[in-house]
Amino acid sequence: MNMKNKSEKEMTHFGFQNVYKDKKTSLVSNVFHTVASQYDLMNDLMSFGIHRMWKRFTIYRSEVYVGCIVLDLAGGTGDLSIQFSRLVGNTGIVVLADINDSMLHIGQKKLRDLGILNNVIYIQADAEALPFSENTFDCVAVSFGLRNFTNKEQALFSIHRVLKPRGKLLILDFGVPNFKVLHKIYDLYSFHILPKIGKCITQDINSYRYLVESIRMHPDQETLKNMIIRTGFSNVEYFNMTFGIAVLHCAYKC
Ligand SMILES: C[S@@+](CC[C@H](N)C(=O)[O-])C[C@H]1O[C@@H](n2cnc3c(N)ncnc32)[C@H](O)[C@@H]1O
Repeated sequence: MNMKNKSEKEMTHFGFQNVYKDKKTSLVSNVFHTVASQYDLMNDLMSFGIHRMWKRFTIYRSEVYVGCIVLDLAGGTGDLSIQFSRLVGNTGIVVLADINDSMLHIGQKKLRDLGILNNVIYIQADAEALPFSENTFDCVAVSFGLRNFTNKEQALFSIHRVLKPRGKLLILDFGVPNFKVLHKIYDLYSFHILPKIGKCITQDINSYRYLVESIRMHPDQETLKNMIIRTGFSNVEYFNMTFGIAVLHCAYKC
């Protein structure tokens, strides 16, 4: 292999920048350390609260019931874990896992303040090398996490390993919107207004620039569906929400 090919193989994208694969995880970590304390507020502001509806739909499709064991992967401040903890009840368990301890601490405090004490455990873990035995979870959900992973396929293989046979995968993330007319307004909002809102609230424009760019670099609905199939899942389907701005992919371990 010549040097050029070798270094191309070692590169990935961080937003619109090309970076070495072994640097991306720490760059993403820095983003979430920076935004953690204002993450929930910013989610509501940037999406006008609509992310709550997208997450509610994700929970609705989860088929999680009392006694289930659920992994909220890249769970951050725990929005999905709150809902899952209610569904699984006292006999089930929710594992809120995230690579970033700042996000995990905010999530843990939020859930404890809500009185959720008994059925959620918190684990710092990398989605690409999950520290759980195979066939552990009835459901694994990744909400707005996948596009931040360095190697998405590796993470999907890792999820496949820890899911029980017939266990359910849920991936909620941004998609490619199916409106043409509103595209310019969406671009204007994403690239010009949204980073400025980020700057006003957090004094940090770069993290929000990365978040917008990472959305544009994320695979479209069909490409992600094929990636999920390639990593061993079956019955893959997806649901566009808000004109495809957000997408929920659902699948099962065979
Ligand atoms: C946009 S936040 C989503 C948080 C939450 N799931 C939600 O929907 O609000 C993305 C999360 O992915 C986490 N993350 C990024 N790379 C990760 C990895 N390799 N493994 C686990 N978590 C990761 C970040 O630390 C961050 O908390």
